[in-house]
Amino acid sequence: MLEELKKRVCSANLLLQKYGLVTFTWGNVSGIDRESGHIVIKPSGVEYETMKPEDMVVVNLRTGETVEGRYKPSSDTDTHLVLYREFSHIGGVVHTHSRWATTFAQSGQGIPPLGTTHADYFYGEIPCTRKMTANEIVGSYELETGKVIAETFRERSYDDIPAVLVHSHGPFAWGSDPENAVHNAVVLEEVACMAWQNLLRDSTQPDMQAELLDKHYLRKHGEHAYYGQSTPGGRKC
Ligand SMILES: O=C(CO)[C@@H](O)[C@@H](O)COP(=O)(O)O
Repeated sequence: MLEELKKRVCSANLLLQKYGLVTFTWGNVSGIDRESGHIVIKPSGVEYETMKPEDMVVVNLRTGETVEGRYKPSSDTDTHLVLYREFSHIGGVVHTHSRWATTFAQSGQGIPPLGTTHADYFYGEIPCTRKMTANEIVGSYELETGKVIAETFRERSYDDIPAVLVHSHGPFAWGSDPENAVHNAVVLEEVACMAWQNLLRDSTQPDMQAELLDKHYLRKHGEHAYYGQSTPGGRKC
């Protein structure tokens, strides 16, 4: 089932290697077929070099049960599932341990908007989640990770900022489909690398001008609601 989506998800996982976002198997991409209520995700621990579309695993969005696949689904499947349930119109999710974004995640700080590269994709700071409680960690860590990401976006638009840093863990990114999610994950890693160098040189460096952030983001994405708080350019909605 979902053979076409399996091909796209497999290709998207291989792009993680192509763009240098993963070491060993430290990353996973999924896609969703909302009509059937299933996601397709990378198998856990399978080497990218040997990965094939038929290795992808089909999981029921509502129950989390594997409905097709000879391998176990990614160990992060529960996090992907929560994001698809909470963010109703995303079509793809990526998780990696890409070096610079993970450096920010381990420091517990978000990635500030410092330039137009950032502004072309993310309408403001890419947030870092709060630390999870001991109970959340000891429980179903992956499920709780999804919940704490959703909590982090209660007052932000997941459309306008399609990525997050999970405290002490690493980045998740999403998009309209698996390919778009990988694109956002690649840009996330680029802006994380540049921002870390900027902040190393000057930890007090201010954010980029709101006008420039507005101009670049809105030119590319049009008017997006920015839920619940003033936008970087001061728009209320
Ligand atoms: O973060 C972790 C493990 O700590 C996982 O995301 C990473 O190893 C990838 O695991 P999977 O091969 O997708 O199960």
